[in-house]
Amino acid sequence: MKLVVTGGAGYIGSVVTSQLLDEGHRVTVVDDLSTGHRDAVPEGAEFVQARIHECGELLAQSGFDGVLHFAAKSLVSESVRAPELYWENNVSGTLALLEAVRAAGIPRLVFSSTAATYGEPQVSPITEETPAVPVNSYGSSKLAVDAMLSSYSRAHGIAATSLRYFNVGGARGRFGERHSPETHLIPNLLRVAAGLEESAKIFGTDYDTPDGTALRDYLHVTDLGRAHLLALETSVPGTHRIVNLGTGNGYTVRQVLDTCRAVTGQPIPAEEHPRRPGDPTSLVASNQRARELLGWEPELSLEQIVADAWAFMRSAESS
Ligand SMILES: NC(=O)c1ccc[n+]([C@@H]2O[C@H](COP(=O)([O-])OP(=O)(O)OC[C@H]3O[C@@H](n4cnc5c(N)ncnc54)[C@H](O)[C@@H]3O)[C@@H](O)[C@H]2O)c1
Ligand SMILES: O=c1ccn([C@@H]2O[C@H](COP(=O)(O)OP(=O)(O)O[C@H]3O[C@H](CO)[C@H](O)[C@H](O)[C@H]3O)[C@@H](O)[C@H]2O)c(=O)[nH]1
Repeated sequence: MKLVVTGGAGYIGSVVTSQLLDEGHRVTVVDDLSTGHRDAVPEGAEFVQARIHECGELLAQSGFDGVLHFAAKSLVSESVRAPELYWENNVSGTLALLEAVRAAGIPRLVFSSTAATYGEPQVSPITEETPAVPVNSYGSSKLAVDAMLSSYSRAHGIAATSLRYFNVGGARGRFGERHSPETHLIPNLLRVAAGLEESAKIFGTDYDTPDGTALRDYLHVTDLGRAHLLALETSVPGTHRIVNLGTGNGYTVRQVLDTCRAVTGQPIPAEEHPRRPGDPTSLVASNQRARELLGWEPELSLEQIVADAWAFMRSAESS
């Protein structure tokens, strides 16, 4: 297929672009490099530096078969401080993109939604029927796009899939996570293992979990990428599907810390801090719908996620 990948200079978009190219697809990356890196765009992909707000002409010209839409702002705390950035970038930007998709007659689209749409759910595991009640503007902006996709698919026949990712980690060779600032747990723990920081921070030790720290469902980025390929292949015109992507297994922050210590062989000193505002106690996915609709199942363990993220960090440091 001939595909557009928005956000393909970012973490997940660059990994999935590399997988798409390996599968023989042709890829055009659209990215404004606001948080991405030009050198993260895989060789073999065409690169267009542009905002998603302004790619109507590009989409109209080239006879694309589908769009994978990763481009977004995704820092929860920033979205609380400056919600206007999230409505302008994630919502207005996606509306402009969808208009371009519709005008160009592009038949399918896969969107990066998030577990943050569920807010602080009282149930575990979380299914797609669990009420979506976001507790920050990042989650609200993603839920707004999910609603947009439902109405666009119904009215204009687009085959749309919202993939609700839980916690994504790991790397694929030279494609991995390079955020600044980095807020995610695994890369932050590995920065301490690599000697880039003195000690790690554990945010919250009084949660109602077996060891008091927050519970999350960690998914390898290449398992996530495979789900995107399957979502493209199985998509249905005029239908919008919402699908959780997680392993169904929850790990506490302390369990992740222990795994990072074991994989790296480093002590990784850690300090206990108060809870980070807005962090739910537990986010664990039911992936039954992904199995049924996409024929997908996760294959890689937390150990493999950490090992691949560690190998990526070591090679990025030495280059
Ligand atoms: N990393 C996770 O654990 C996680 C979890 C759930 C959902 N997601 C979603 O997955 C997607 C990718 O996340 P990531 O961690 O790779 O983020 P990232 O910041 O590494 O990548 C996002 C990319 O989009 C680009 N971008 C942002 N706004 C743009 C715009 N208006 N026009 C063009 N390009 C723009 C950035 O430059 C960047 O390259 C995001 O939509 C995010 O909300 C990520
Ligand atoms: O240095 C750190 C970083 C994180 N944490 C804790 O580790 C857990 C996981 O935190 P992450 O930042 O790695 O992931 P989140 O669950 O906060 O974020 C995930 O869900 C968010 C919405 O809830 C967004 O979708 C985001 O992109 C996605 O990675 C949280 O309890 C957090 O407080 C620490 O203890 N120390």
